Parts: sequence; C-alpha cells; structure tokens
Amino acid sequence: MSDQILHIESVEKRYPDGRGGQQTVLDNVSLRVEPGEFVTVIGASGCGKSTLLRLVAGLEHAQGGVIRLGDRVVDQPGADRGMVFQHYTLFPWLTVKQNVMFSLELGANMRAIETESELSGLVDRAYALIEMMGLEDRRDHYPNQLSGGMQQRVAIARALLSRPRVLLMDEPFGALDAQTREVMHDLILQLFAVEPTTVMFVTHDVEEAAYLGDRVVVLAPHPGRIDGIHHMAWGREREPALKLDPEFTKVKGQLTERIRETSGMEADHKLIERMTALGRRMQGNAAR
Ligand SMILES: Nc1ncnc2c1ncn2[C@@H]1O[C@H](COP(=O)(O)OP(=O)(O)OP(=O)(O)O)[C@@H](O)[C@H]1O
Repeated sequence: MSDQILHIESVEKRYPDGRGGQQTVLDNVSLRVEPGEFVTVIGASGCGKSTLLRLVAGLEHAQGGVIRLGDRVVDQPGADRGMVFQHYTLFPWLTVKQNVMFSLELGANMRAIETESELSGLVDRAYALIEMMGLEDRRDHYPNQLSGGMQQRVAIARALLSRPRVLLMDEPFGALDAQTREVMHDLILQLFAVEPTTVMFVTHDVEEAAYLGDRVVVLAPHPGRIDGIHHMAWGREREPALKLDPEFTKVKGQLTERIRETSGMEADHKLIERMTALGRRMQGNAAR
C-alpha cells in the first residue's frame, strides 16, 4: 500500500502577479495522504486550494518541492489520478454510458487497453459504477436530460472508472442546491465505503469538509500555506444526524474561526458585529 501514499513535500508555487512580478501562491506546503484517506481542504477564497489540487493532478508545475504518488514523481496528468470539477464537464453529445466510458475509447485508441477481456472488464465496471450511482435507468440519457446532482454522479463514475489511486475533487458540489448537496454527501460516503479510494476534496463549505473528511486541512492565504490539519473524531460511518451533534457543531465553529482569523477579514467581521450591536441598541432606545 505504501506505493499509494500521496506525498506533497515543501511545495512552492508562484504565478505572475500581472505587474511584471511574481506572487507566491503556495509556500512550503507539505502533506501526506494515506491510502484510503479522505482529506478535505478548506480556506479563504484565493488561498490556493485549487492550485494545490491542480499541482497534484499534474496540470500545473511547482517551482519548488516535489509531489510523489508512491515512488513516482507527479509531473503530468495520469490515469492514477481522477478529477471531478465543480462545473459539469460531461460531453453534451454523449449519453451517460458513453460519458462514463469515454476514457475507455481514449485508452483503446492509444492502445493502452491491450486485451479484449481487459476491455470487457472495464465495460462491466462502467455499468457497475453507473448502478452504484443510481443511474442505471438513465444510461441512455444525455446530460441535458439530467439534474445537476445526476450530472455530478456521472462525472464521479467516469473519474473512478480506471480505479485511480487518488480522486481529486474541486468543489464538486459547489453548484448544487443545499438539499442535493446533502444527498451527495451520503452517497459518496456510501460509495467510498464500498470502494475505498484516497480522496483530496476542496470545498468552501466547512460543514461539508467536517462531515466528509477524515482530516480537514485549513489553508491560510497570502501566501497559501497550511494553517492546521484537524483530525475529525467521528468514525467513517456518518449519518445526517451528526451535523446536529454538539461536538460536530463545536468543531465546525472552530474551523470557521480559523478561516476567519487567517483570511485577514477579521477587521471586517468586527465592524459588522459592532454595527449589529449598535443597531440593536438604537432599536431598543426607539422602543422605550
Ligand atoms: N493561472 C494563474 N495565473 C495567475 N494567477 C493565478 C492563476 N491561477 C490562480 N492564480 C492566483 O492564485 C491564487 C490562488 O488561486 P486558487 O484558485 O488556487 O485559490 P482558491 O483557494 O482555490 O480560491 P477560491 O476559493 O476562490 O476558488 C489567487 O490569487 C489566484 O488569483
């Protein structure tokens, strides 16, 4: 299993700042993700969450440090890493079945799939994943005939087809309504119970991060760096009632507070609190 450990070691990433200089977006970021672990990443807007995920996907290159998956250095995209993005990335002209199997066609064209039996095994797997995602009666539907949640279920099935060692999810439920998100949370928890997969999951939603993650990584911005890594005390079997548990609520509050403190928006929040208190006092005076 050690060949599946994801090591992010002292990673540094800079981008042009648009004024002829460079801005450091990630500074000395190190993280080790164990096989089968579900790690969620949160932090203020612009702290480098997506950049970190893109580096692990091999879509970007770091100026410093190294990322390893097992004993291989990550320097380009590969089938050992699946990716699911926020915005639906399905091909509108392909059905559910064809979308899930798209990478098969690609693989076959590139002669990566060598035998008939390997191909038929993958086709069986595609059907099994579609079923696991509750889409067996939608196999021949096109994306525009599906809800947003269903489209993301197809995207997850497609990303899992080649059994990636790591699944990278960038705000996958960010565009869904609250109710659909809740359903998706429990669906992917069940999915990964059946099919253990290492996951790195970026989100803005602290509740989502705490509910799904074995560990929650808080990134601080300017430059993006690890503020803290928090182990979630609850076991893997999670039910919606957990979201109402006082301990869960407390942890959620602490994580929110960390984001707030590191975001540099503390002054703004204090101002809002002062104005709210002032408003209440004025209302009280007017009522007397
Ligand atoms: N290709 C790029 N060129 C220049 N700057 C970039 C590029 N991609 C990202 N950045 C900058 O890097 C910083 C981090 O961006 P990133 O998208 O990783 O943050 P994030 O934490 O995912 O943000 P959000 O939560 O708002 O999605 C931002 O300041 C962004 O403007």
